[in-house]
Amino acid sequence: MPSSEQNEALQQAGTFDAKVFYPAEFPPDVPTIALAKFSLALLLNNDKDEAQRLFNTCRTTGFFYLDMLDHPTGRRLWRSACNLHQIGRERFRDTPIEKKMEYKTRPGVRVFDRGYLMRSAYAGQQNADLEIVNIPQSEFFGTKDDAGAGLPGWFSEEDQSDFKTAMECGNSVARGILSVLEKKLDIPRDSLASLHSLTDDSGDFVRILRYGGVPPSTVDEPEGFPPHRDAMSIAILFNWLGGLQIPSPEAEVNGYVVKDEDWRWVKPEAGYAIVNLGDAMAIFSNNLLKSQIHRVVKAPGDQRQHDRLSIIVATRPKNTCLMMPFESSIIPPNESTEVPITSLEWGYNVVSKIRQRAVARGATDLDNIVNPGNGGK
Ligand SMILES: O=C(O)CCC(=O)C(=O)O
Ligand SMILES: [Fe+2]
Repeated sequence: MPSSEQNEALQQAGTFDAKVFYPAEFPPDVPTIALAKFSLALLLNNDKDEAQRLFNTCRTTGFFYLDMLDHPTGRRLWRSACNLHQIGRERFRDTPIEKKMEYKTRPGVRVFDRGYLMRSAYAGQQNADLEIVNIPQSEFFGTKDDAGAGLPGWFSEEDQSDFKTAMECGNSVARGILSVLEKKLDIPRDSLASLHSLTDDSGDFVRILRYGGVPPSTVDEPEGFPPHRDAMSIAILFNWLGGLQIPSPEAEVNGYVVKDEDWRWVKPEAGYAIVNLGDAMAIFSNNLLKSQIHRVVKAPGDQRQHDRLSIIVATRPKNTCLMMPFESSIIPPNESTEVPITSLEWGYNVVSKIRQRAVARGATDLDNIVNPGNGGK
């Protein structure tokens, strides 16, 4: 049974069947991480204490809950996320795989900001264990010089307004967070936020993910999403079922390796987004701000058998931005002698590395298929 908070939060978003979003309870007996909660209204109203708490969290955990229901922009974003959850569920289910596969990634130049990707749990299987669709910012905003080849036809005209609203409101929330961080980093007003304008060409995107539910008895299943850090500035994530994990504060993290017992579940909170900083923020702040590693595994307990939908609104620096630390009284001096690259080149490098790691794991074609033919390991 969905809880009263879950029912109320969903009612703010529209008329939905709460059991579809919350088909089973998050189990009380798995180790979770107590992420700090922030008020969007207080952050956007320049509340000093909220700003200080946010800065502390961004320096240590790099992940936090953000209340969507206490500000009109947050409410619009929550509503579009709930709509996209429903749209994603239906369009993934109703569209033949061949049709979905026609929506390709852009060859080599972006970090998965466009296209459909799928993975089957076992070699030769046709049904998707994980499917992802990325819709780029350039379809709706930007100069359009940069536009892709249009949205896939399996989305309707009406669906487009939810993608657009999510991008618009997500960008405004992300820029609000960046403005708070600018002050705390002692860098000029608007220096960070202006690199993330909605209308400049960038690798921003909205992503819908579906992780297939599995019968409780199934043990030999691939992980949802291997450990990674986000190649973004800010990720605004919406989850209704568990599965996302980050390391405990005491955990030892070596590259992408974290001991199994050190992962902690991030419990979804109705009406809240889960926000995290990506690698771009670590670069701009010379590692003062934390781009936290995270992974996704099958949902816990009774939630495991249900499909898990996630929505991400990703904000990235504009394509021409130079990826280097700002100078300030707070940011450690930049000792690198390398010539800084642009956000576009940085994205290209990130994609190449992801490809190399995926190929090392046995994937053969990342344009559409994440990890075929090796049981997903
Ligand atoms: O599905 C999730 O909860 C997170 C997915 C994620 O981390 C990503 O797409 O970068
Ligand atoms: Fe991520």
